[in-house]
Amino acid sequence: MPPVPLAASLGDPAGVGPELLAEAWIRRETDDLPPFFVTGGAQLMAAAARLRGLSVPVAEIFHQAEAAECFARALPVLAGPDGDYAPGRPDRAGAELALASLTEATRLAVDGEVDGVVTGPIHKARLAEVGFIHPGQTEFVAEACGVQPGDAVMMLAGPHLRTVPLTVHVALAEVAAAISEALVERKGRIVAAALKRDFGLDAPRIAVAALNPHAGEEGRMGDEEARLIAPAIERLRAEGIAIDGPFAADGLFAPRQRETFDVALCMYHDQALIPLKALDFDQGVNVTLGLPIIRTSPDHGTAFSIAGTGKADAGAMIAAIRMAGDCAQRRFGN
Ligand SMILES: NC(=O)C1=CN([C@@H]2O[C@H](COP(=O)(O)OP(=O)(O)OC[C@H]3O[C@@H](n4cnc5c(N)ncnc54)[C@H](O)[C@@H]3O)[C@@H](O)[C@H]2O)C=CC1
Ligand SMILES: NCC(=O)COP(=O)(O)O
Repeated sequence: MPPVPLAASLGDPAGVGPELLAEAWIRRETDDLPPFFVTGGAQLMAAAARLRGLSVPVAEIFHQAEAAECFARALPVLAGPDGDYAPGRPDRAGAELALASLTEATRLAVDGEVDGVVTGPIHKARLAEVGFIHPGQTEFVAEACGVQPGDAVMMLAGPHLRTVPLTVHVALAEVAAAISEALVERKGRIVAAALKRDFGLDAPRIAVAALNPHAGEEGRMGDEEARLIAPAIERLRAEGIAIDGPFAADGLFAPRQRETFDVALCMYHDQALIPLKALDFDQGVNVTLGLPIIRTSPDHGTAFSIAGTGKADAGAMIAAIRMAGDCAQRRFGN
């Protein structure tokens, strides 16, 4: 029985997603990638590969079961909606195609037809224009799985670091009010369980970043650390989770400190994503923890300004495909 492949969504077709999927297929052997297929956009994928100067035979398939068999000789693309390739020129039709591709890839994973889904980068504002009501793909996939949005946890992972933003797509001005003991506890538990189940860490070490400068400087610069974060950490420790903090965030990502934890639980989006992208931009993966399916994505966005120029690095897309395959192997044994 061939391995059940991964479904990959196009992302915004005017962005770098399609060409990076084509590049990933070219590097399938050198980078030891599990089989994957793209949901929709066969003509568009062929055009994206051509413009990047890649010789990629595209095989249109009509059922996901055909993908594993043809992956060695051609990039399988599931028959479905298609469009013109216009890199750097996002439009409504492209956003609709991105949404259709994401919806189909997610459905296949939810129905157990594939091991997991790798989502290409979407543009949130463009997608909102065609009726996408979610803050991001994380919440979209969570809803498709019947999981509460708060129980789908975004983790960014690269060779040097893993980080989890406790609050995600919220304005900075709203972050402090969004932090609660319950939120730290809920996400701490999901992270600990997911790192065991999908990443093979028996006792994952979690470091919690403080919200305020100098971890609040004993209450002189904010009290969220003492009032909310520390009590939640205590309760998680009492459950046997290896969690510590809150640590002043400015020192937490220094090389010596990084050796002391497996994942940093951060208070807000940029606290988690800036160190990850500074260290691991070209290999950074966005993985959703706490779902019944595997979902990964490159950590970067649509990069409209370099789409179609050949400048986009495929490392993060390749890392996302590999991570999805590795997680699937641990979880399902495929
Ligand atoms: N996985 C996803 O679906 C993600 C989607 N986004 C969305 O993407 C859109 C654009 O976001 P931006 O903040 O501009 O981030 P971006 O990641 O698209 O671009 C930031 C910078 O990184 C460069 N860059 C991005 N990917 C690259 C690659 N593979 N190789 C070389 N350089 C690369 C771009 O040229 C730009 O200079 C937004 O709508 C955002 O929400 C952002 C992050 C992840
Ligand atoms: N900054 C990460 C990001 O925007 C990705 O969000 P999502 O679409 O994976 O939820």
